[in-house]
Order: sequence, then structure tokens, then C-alpha cells
Amino acid sequence: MTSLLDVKDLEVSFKTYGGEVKAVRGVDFHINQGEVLAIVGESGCGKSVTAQTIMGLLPKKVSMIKGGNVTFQGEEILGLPKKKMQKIKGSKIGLISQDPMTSLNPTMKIGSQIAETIKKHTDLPKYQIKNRTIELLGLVGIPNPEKRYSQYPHELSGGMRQRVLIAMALSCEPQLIIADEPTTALDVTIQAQILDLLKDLQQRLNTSILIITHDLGVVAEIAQRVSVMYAGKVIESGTVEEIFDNPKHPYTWGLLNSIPKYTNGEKERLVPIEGSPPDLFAPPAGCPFAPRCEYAMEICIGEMPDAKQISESHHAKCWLNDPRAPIVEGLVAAGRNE
Ligand SMILES: Nc1ncnc2c1ncn2[C@@H]1O[C@H](COP(=O)(O)OP(=O)(O)OP(=O)(O)O)[C@@H](O)[C@H]1O
Repeated sequence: MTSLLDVKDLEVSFKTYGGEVKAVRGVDFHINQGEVLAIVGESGCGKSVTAQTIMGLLPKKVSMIKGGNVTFQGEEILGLPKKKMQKIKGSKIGLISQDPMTSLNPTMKIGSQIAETIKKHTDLPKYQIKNRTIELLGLVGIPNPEKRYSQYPHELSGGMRQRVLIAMALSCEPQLIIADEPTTALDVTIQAQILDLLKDLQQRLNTSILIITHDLGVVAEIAQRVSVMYAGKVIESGTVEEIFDNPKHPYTWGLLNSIPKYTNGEKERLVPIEGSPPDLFAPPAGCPFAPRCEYAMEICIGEMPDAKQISESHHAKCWLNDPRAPIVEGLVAAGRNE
């Protein structure tokens, strides 16, 4: 079966005064129709740059796509001319960004903003565009959509504005939605409502979602599969169950340990991952996590391991999974602090 979106060996760098920042260093993942994939990792690991590359949104002057392929419905879309990419964006791939306030035009009524997107991508007559817009506002749970149609972004709460962005992303019934930290700017209750909405829409419309987040709580809530990124690489990928119940990379253990846990209503102290990610001007030859990894062996410093297949859907790039590595009983349990 061909995947809806297939990213292979993607490499992206930025030219800066300090030299070349190797932001994405050989990223692979795929998304099937109707599936939700989460890309998770700490700030600066290359999640957003990966999404921007797929959408053709990289700042042209300073970025360099150094290699790889991005196919959507079997067609290469990497480096597609702007016009062709614009046709795909909005009609086949919708984008929901982090900050609804900067993504919406403050001087334009929200109804007109959604209607404009529909107009760009369909031949619907004017009155039908308005009807469709009101229908979409209702679909994303905005009460009183006829009234909201004529309001400006500042008249809506943060959660409602995020719903408008989701309506915009859905306006042309895309097969894929890319959501870059869609709930980061929202408070916890609204965050849960937006995730529920995305989940519900995804199930009803069979849309695929690529969700980018640093929050494993969000992953557990919405995704079926997860790719964990570190220093521009996917270091582990698997189903949500595999990643949460049987993680095979110490970085993933660290991320899992840093999820706030609640016991008897009390929030337990988080266990942060000590140290910081490597300098992407000169990433290390070996595993980029090795300097922070309490299980690092000599080989980890010198050589990056290939992906080790744990199951058909589960892969991890860590020397501890090599048959020659010492068997460390209970490593997973230790890593997860249980
Ligand atoms: N325009 C740019 N010029 C130079 N470096 C950049 C540029 N955009 C991103 N980078 C660098 O690329 C790396 C990856 O950034 P990216 O925004 O993808 O991280 P991220 O994982 O999405 O983090 P966050 O969650 O903070 O957005 C970082 O080191 C960042 O500083």
C-alpha cells in the first residue's frame, strides 16, 4: 500500500553567520490515510523545520534542502514550484499553526477569511461559499456560527480562534492536516477540547493528521503512531502502545519520565533530562544523545547506530538494542522510573 505522505532521508540546513545549522539530518516517516502520526521531541530538534519543508514554507534565502524525498499520494512534492505547491496546500494538505492570532488577519472578519480559502480552491458560487463557511464554523463547535461569521479575530477567545484555524484547514476537505503545536498557546481545559475536536473530525472525515508536539500527553490523547526526534533525527518510532509501554531508546525514557504524573490528585515532581542537545553547527559523529545518556558505551560516541527493528512497526536507533550490547535487566523500567 502506498502511504499518503512519505518522507525519506530528508536533510535540511540553514545558512547563518555562524556557519551551517544542520537542522534536519536524514528524517524518515510515513503517514497512511486516516492515520494520526505525532512527531515529538524537545525544542530545537527539527520538528517545525520538517513540517515547513513538507509545506514548502522554508525561508528560501537561508535554507538548503540537502537531500531526501517527500511524496504525497505518490507524487514528489519536495521543491515543487510555488504555484503547484499552493494548489496542494489548502486543497489537499491543510495547516494548523501554533499561534492563531498571528495566523489570522486581524483586520478581516473570520467568515471572510475562511470564505477566501474556499474561493481559492473551489468553483462554488458565492452564496454556497457563505453557507459552507457557516457549516464549517458549526462543525468545529463554534456556537452561533451565523453571528461569528461577521466577527473579527479579537472578538473571539484563544480557543475559538484555534477552532477558526481548524475550520480554515478543513475548508477544502484535505486528506492531510499538519498541526504544528496546535494547543501550545491554550490553557489546559481548552487544549483538551481542541484535541477532542481534532480526534472527532479525524474519525468522522477520515483525514490523516501529522501533529507536532513536545508534549507526550498530547501524543497519548490523539496519535496512533509516534516518531521521536532528537537533534534532527528520528531516533525511535512505533505505535503509541510500543513507545509508551516498551520504549527502546534512553531519550524516549527521559521524555516519558518528564510527563507530569498524578498520584492521589498530587502532581509528582518531574524528572528532567539532564544536559542539553548538541550543537547543530557541528553535530557529533556518533549518537547525538550519547553525551546525555547514562547508559552510553564507547561505540555510542563514535558511531550512529542504524535503526534496529523491534517489531514490524517499532524501530529504535540505539546501540543498547544491538545483540552485542550488554543485557541490562529492567532498563526500561529503570528508565521509566517505575
Ligand atoms: N530560519 C532559521 N535560520 C537558522 N536556523 C534555524 C532557522 N529555523 C530553524 N532553525 C534552527 O533549526 C533547528 C530546528 O528548529 P525547529 O524550529 O524545527 O525546532 P522544533 O523542534 O520545532 O522546536 P520548537 O518546538 O521550539 O519549535 C534549531 O536549531 C533552530 O535554531
